[in-house]
Amino acid sequence: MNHSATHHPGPAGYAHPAGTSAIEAHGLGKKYRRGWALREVSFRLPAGRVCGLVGPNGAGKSTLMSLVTHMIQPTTGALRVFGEAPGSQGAVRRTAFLSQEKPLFRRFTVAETLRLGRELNPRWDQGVAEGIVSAGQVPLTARIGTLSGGQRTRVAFALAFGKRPDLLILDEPMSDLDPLVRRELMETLTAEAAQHGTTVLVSSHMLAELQYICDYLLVVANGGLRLAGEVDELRAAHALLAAPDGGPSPHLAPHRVIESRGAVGARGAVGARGEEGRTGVLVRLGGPVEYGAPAAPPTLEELLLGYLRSPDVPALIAPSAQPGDIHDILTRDQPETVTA
Ligand SMILES: Nc1ncnc2c1ncn2[C@@H]1O[C@H](COP(=O)(O)OP(=O)(O)OP(=O)(O)O)[C@@H](O)[C@H]1O
Repeated sequence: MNHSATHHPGPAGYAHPAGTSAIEAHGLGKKYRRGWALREVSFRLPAGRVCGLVGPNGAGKSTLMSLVTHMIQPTTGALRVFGEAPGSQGAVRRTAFLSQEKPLFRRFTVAETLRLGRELNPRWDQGVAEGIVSAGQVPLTARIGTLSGGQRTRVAFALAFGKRPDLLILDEPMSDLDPLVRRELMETLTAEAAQHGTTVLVSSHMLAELQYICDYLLVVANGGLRLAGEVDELRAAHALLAAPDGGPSPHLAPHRVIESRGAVGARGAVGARGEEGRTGVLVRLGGPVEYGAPAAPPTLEELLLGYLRSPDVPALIAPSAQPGDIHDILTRDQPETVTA
């Protein structure tokens, strides 16, 4: 997976013009009767990135995706998809959404489902859609209602990819897939995204797998954005400071402690590297640090776990994820009403 800081070019070398935003949010908020599901969220997702959307249950991930796909309207703030309002013809035409429910007509056959996709989408790619279905040996003549949950997910994937969207939004797409199918569809996703410059926003609780597909990251907690930016720039802004068991605490100044515990990471302190049995402190760097024992950049999984366990740390929005001026966003909408 390419983790270039400036582009996300795939094997075909696709690169968007510098500065193109797939999504831009400014002061975005959504209030339901029970309260705010999302509050004061501002970020930009550069075009062509595969972005993981991570957060605890109820953090606001689905709400954000529903706002981008215009299934709900924001209470506050402004949101743009490729510079256009969500729900505008341009934004809808360029976006595909695979929701958790994956609604499909149960009485349609797989072939009929794909035909419907073709009829509804001018950019439809039958080869891609059929390839995804046939790779799972799902018969084209089978009715959707007779398929297993995982097979239905595969058909829903085929519909989403066949649409050839510029922005593909996937809400926890992997939960009912077996590990091999997950891997295969993830490879399809990254290859398609790289070849066509597709921007992908994928929510998932499967942290270890996200690091194989994502080069960009949005972390939400309690309705607020905690972390946004390139995976590489976010990792480089942190360090995992390890100390031998019972040994002296690592020197923390001038850094900000994100999480301090006996075990940082999935399998113990820096366990992902097989160095178990050490205490660890995840810090946001406030000054230079020399990597090499006892400091190392965290893996994506370690970074995510640290932020998920510490939802109240101040947000870090990396430079590449900072949105443009709110006035630029709004004046694009109402050029005639601007007087000065
Ligand atoms: N239609 C709704 N009406 C009222 N409250 C809602 C509605 N949809 C979501 N919420 C609330 O908004 C908050 C955010 O929910 P959301 O579904 O966006 O979270 P999520 O991050 O997608 O969670 P999960 O990981 O569990 O899917 C939650 O407190 C939820 O109860």
